[in-house]
Amino acid sequence: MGEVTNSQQQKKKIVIGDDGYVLEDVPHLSDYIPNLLTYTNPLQHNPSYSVVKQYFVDEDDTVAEKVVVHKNSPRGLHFRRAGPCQKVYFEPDDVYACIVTCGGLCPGLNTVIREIVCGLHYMYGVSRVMGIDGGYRGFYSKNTIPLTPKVVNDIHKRGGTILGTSRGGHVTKKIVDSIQDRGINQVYIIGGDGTQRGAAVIFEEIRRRGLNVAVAGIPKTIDNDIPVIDKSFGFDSAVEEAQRAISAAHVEATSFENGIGLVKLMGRDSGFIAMYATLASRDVDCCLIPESPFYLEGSGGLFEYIEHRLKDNGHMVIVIAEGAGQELVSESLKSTDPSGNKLLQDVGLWISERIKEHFSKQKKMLINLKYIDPTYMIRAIPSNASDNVYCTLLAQSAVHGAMAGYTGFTVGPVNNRHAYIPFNRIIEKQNKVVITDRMWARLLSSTNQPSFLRTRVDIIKANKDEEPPTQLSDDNLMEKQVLAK
Ligand SMILES: Nc1ncnc2c1ncn2[C@@H]1O[C@H](COP(=O)(O)OP(=O)(O)O)[C@@H](O)[C@H]1O
Ligand SMILES: O=P(O)(O)OC[C@H]1O[C@](O)(COP(=O)(O)O)[C@@H](O)[C@@H]1O
Ligand SMILES: [Mg+2]
Repeated sequence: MGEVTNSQQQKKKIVIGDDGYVLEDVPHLSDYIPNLLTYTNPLQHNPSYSVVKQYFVDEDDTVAEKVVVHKNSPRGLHFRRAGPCQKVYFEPDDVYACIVTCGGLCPGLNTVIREIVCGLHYMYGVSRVMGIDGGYRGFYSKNTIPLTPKVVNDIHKRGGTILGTSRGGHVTKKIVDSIQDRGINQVYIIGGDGTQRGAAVIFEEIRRRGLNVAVAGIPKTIDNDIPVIDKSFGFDSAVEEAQRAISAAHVEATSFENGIGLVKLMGRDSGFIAMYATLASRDVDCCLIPESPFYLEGSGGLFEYIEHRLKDNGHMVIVIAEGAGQELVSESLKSTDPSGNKLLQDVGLWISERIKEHFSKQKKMLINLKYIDPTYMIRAIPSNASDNVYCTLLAQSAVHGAMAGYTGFTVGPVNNRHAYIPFNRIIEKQNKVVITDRMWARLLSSTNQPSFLRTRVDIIKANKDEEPPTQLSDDNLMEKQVLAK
């Protein structure tokens, strides 16, 4: 096993195997604390689990980052498989765990909280668990919230987070002082990309102080903008709830002459909710996302497409992600929220005004535009059934990892298998819709909207931060599609 150091001086645990096999492992408490005692996992004596064949994960089990391979491909990058281990590094009576939720709301937060508390209690016999009130700043500025299976029993039926959340307020020293002073030895941190960045810094400080404290991140983001993992919890629920707004927009649009229903959905930098909600609905004629720049005037522009669509079909539905077209609504780009995220202008309102202005100036066509902004209503719902199951697995994987002494990790499914992923992997980039991938091509062919990309140079520019172009763009299919319009 070798340790390499990247530019940020974060230590990576890289294990090299045969035929190009690479494991990017997560830190373990024993990496920096010698002679730690180990104990038999209490699950071995749990009647529900003890009969399960191969219940414990093998120390050598890893999950491949990529499952589409060629005959001669190297075996590639792997992550440690999540799950219960034979040995644990904490006596249940010694565990004092805390849970914190940070950043924006997301369906499923309460389910994750519930399942961490119940997982610790029922699987490992841990009874001391408490909640941090109101995000990172709650570590040093608020009282804690005692959490028992009874307290959390029904919380998964409610939206939001019973612990409260916030942006900003990450003062590493004060947070780690509070962890140390209170004698906390397991920290569960639920939040998005910003939160995981904060968790990475907390872990580094804990390691620097040599504390016997496991730090586990559970990725939360309604925008689905966290890389590596298959998708984030709450995303499915959000896409489902968005259907109600799109259906309403469709009803409005079809009920008036030249009706346009316009729906704004969340997605600051990544347009996944808009893309999946559009694909699911089939009522949408145009989907605008941050990754795909668009323009309004002239040939191939949005106004021209709206005119065609209204002439052909009498109505249309447009879905726009909140981060789309921000370069057109430019004044907003300078300000940020307390976490440092850029503050957005209401692009839905802006584009509604531009469309109305255009058609009233043109005097060719009288339009009826209805703008629906369901964003906070979507974010506030409880998670749906499939997200509830997903949240349960995430919480249990996090608990198993911390009990086994792993630390400095985020848990999440990679190709459908839960894995422990080092923080650096999660925070080094954002997950975005790649508009030269097949999924965006599927969307374009389902809506028939213009791609707004005129040349190959536009395509390359729009994807400058992304993976190299796929087969689809190599074959110039995208250009053919654009030219065919
Ligand atoms: N680079 C960073 N270092 C430390 N803490 C951070 C960093 N970025 C964000 N945070 C903290 O993480 C928390 C949540 O971040 P935010 O961006 O608001 O939401 P999310 O985690 O959902 O992306 C905030 O309390 C913020 O101060
Ligand atoms: O009004 P708020 O609370 O800042 O939330 C708005 C933002 O929160 C999000 O829903 C998700 O943001 P995070 O997951 O990064 O917290 C964005 O889509 C949106 O821009
Ligand atoms: Mg974020």
